[in-house]
Amino acid sequence: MDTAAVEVTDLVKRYGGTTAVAGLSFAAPRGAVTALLGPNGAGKTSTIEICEGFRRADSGRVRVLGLDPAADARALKPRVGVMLQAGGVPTGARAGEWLRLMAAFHADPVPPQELLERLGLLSAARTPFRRLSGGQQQRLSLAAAVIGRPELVFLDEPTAGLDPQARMAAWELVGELRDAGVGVVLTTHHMEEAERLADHVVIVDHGRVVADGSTADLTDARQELRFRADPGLDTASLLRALPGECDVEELPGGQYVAVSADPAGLGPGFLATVTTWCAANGVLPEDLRVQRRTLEDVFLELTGRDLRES
Ligand SMILES: Nc1ncnc2c1ncn2[C@@H]1O[C@H](COP(=O)(O)OP(=O)(O)OP(=O)(O)O)[C@@H](O)[C@H]1O
Repeated sequence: MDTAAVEVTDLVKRYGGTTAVAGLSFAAPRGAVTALLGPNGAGKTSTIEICEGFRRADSGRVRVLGLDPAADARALKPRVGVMLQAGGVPTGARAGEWLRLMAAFHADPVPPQELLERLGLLSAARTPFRRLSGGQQQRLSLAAAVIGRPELVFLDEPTAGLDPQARMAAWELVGELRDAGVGVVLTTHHMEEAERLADHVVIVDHGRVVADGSTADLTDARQELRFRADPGLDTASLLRALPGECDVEELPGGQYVAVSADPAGLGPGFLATVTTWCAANGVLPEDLRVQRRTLEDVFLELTGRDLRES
């Protein structure tokens, strides 16, 4: 039982001339939330659909609960919950009926009524799928993915298009699944969602993994000082002014980041040195702040692009 919930090694998927997944590897532990985070078109859906057994890989190895999702699809079906981006529910099916049907396929399902209530769908229980709002459709697909108490759930963009209240309800449900020992693999391009939900984040760009670890590992759990000014400041001069072992970097768009290797180093003295240097050099530092790095910052540093704009 020590195997990972999902193990993907050197996965490649091509569509004609487009290489959607270009040698991607990661492992998702059991009983934890793993987020595949990346911009639109990064290859997240292709990867997750191969893990779900819906698409064939061109090359590479995929193991889901130790099994091959293509060859062992029948054995995996009762053990794995799947929420597709496109819903996967017949358009005429009523929400409540659909969940009762899904429940009938499983030995010990979550009562449909309980899920309808949890996900705010009680009033829509008799509504056909095609007449549900986009957010209600999303929530119904989420309910269908978890109704069989699976060991592992795949959620493709689970909160895309949800309003803040429904998003919180979905996040709570995912947290409870994890607490109950269920492995969750989800895709998202919301770094806030990955930061809030995931124990383990795999950042994907152009079909490859560019970073992989816990949020704390990836953000280094360390503080940094950031400000905006004209591009081309003399960062070497600022670095010389700073105490101890430090680093100063200019990022695209006139963003500057200063960090100290000393965990206690980014205190009031550090901040005062930066503002004194700015004053002496006629620089007005805009949006000056001391913060922990976010996943957004990590993505920008690794790819030179903004996750929201890519
Ligand atoms: N069936 C298909 N036929 C042709 N190209 C495809 C197909 N599915 C995906 N692609 C292309 O493969 C690349 C990766 O797409 P994929 O959907 O896997 O990425 P993604 O990270 O999930 O993006 P999104 O968040 O937009 O779903 C994109 O360039 C996409 O246009």
